[in-house]
Amino acid sequence: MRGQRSLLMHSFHVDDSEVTLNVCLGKQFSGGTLFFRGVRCDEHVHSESQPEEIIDYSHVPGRAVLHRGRHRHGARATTSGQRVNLLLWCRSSVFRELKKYQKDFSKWCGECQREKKERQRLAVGATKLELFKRLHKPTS
Ligand SMILES: O=C(O)CCC(=O)C(=O)O
Ligand SMILES: [Fe+2]
Repeated sequence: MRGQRSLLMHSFHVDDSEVTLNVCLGKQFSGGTLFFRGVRCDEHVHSESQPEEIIDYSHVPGRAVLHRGRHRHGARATTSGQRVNLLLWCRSSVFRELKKYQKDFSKWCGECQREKKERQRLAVGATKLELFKRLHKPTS
């Protein structure tokens, strides 16, 4: 049971928080690396990570990491010693109420941003092609 719980604790997830503070209290340990794989909205929570979103961080006793709750993350298994962390999941009821009316997540979701850029790239390509065709249209 303990094994199952710790497996769940460390698996890849987003937090039910706006921001999370993860403080490494120690003690002596190896392993337990935190890994981050991009910020995602509900719709894109299972989408692939882009290379620039791949961040691994070896936590240091006495230091804290502050990250968005929607930043997908996990912690690798502790391979030796004892790893003790203090987690604060900070929620904002005002933000959650406003989020219900928000349709555009593209500003903070990495996948929404990627899709938006791709749409823009295709639109620019189509416009260039159209201009090219017009310029090179045989005159009759
Ligand atoms: O073990 C850790 O440092 C991360 C734990 C975590 O992300 C969580 O409990 O939400
Ligand atoms: Fe977490």
